[in-house]
Amino acid sequence: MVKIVIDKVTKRFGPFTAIDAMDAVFDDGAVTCLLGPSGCGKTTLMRMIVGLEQPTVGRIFFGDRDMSGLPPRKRNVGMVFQYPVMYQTLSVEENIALPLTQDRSLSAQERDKRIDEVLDILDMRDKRKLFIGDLDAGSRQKVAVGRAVARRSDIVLFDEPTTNVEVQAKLLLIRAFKLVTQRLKQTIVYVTHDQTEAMTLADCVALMRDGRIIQYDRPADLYATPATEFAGWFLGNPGMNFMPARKTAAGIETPLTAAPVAADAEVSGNGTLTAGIRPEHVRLGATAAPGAVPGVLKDLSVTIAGRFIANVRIEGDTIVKVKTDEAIAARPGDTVYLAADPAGLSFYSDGNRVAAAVRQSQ
Ligand SMILES: Nc1ncnc2c1ncn2[C@@H]1O[C@H](COP(=O)(O)OP(=O)(O)OP(=O)(O)O)[C@@H](O)[C@H]1O
Repeated sequence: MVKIVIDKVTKRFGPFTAIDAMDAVFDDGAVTCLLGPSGCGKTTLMRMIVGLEQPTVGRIFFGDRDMSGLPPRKRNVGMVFQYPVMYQTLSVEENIALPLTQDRSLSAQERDKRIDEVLDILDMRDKRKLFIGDLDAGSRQKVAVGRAVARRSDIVLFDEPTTNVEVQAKLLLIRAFKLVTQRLKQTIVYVTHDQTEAMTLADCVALMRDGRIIQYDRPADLYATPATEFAGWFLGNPGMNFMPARKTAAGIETPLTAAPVAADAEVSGNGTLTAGIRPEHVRLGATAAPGAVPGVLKDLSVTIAGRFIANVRIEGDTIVKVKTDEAIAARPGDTVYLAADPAGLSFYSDGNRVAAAVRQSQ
């Protein structure tokens, strides 16, 4: 197992900077998901790790080995693409065996053992003799995963491997993928712009924006304490609510709290902040309750999981999205009441998190 070290790496294409002075360490034996909007540099970073592109500035290390200038074949990195090259006229086992046959140090017995092992983990023993052309897109991607991991390279990179797989097969593929990574303990870097996939698979998520990693955290921590407004907005469906807040002598005032709240850290300056809270940390009621603020229900919709999402207009024309499991006896246009769970309230200054709320001050 080796860790991947990105050491002050910049990648320019002509005048355009795709990766901007990036420093990062992707832990050995862990699954790191590169997550971010289209064009933020995920694929470019991946291509530099595998050696298909060279950094304009900086270096990439595998453990303490400097990879500068080394071509892909000297890096021993497995890779699974969106559209993997599969040989239609070869069987599942022959496709998985291909990279293994190039390794002359492997005996035929060892080769068979490795094929057995991945077919077993991928639950594909019964498909061993089938041709690739006989498989659906999800199963073909499973074979691609098997082929990449069977080499037992220290590092395996995945570039949006589930993009072309339909939803049901995607879930099975992700489950199979999790089993593979847990069993084989390779260092995995996985590119996706699907946050559910990243949250399900990753040990750590590297959230990218404009050629930089803006937060590197465990999925639950990234979701619970986004370090930037961007992270709060990007993660979650719907993302975090934001509204103006103000620091006063009594605490921090927000339109969502009846009284000022205390912050868990010293907030410098004296003035404007932004408060952020996730839709599931706001309680919606049809009647007034202590600590709740009034608003007007704009609309209420039911989501796939049977949860409700409400849009409520509160003071200052702020629209607050609320996620709730409970039905509410109110219609659009009615007055409703919102109560914020202080534990879910964070404060941002210039887009960066500066504190969280601790309690309602009296
Ligand atoms: N060979 C190239 N020449 C010029 N510009 C490039 C090249 N490769 C990538 N770029 C630019 O670099 C930026 C980052 O691209 P990249 O493909 O790494 O983003 P991404 O995060 O993987 O996006 P997506 O999710 O859409 O695949 C984009 O603006 C892209 O147009």
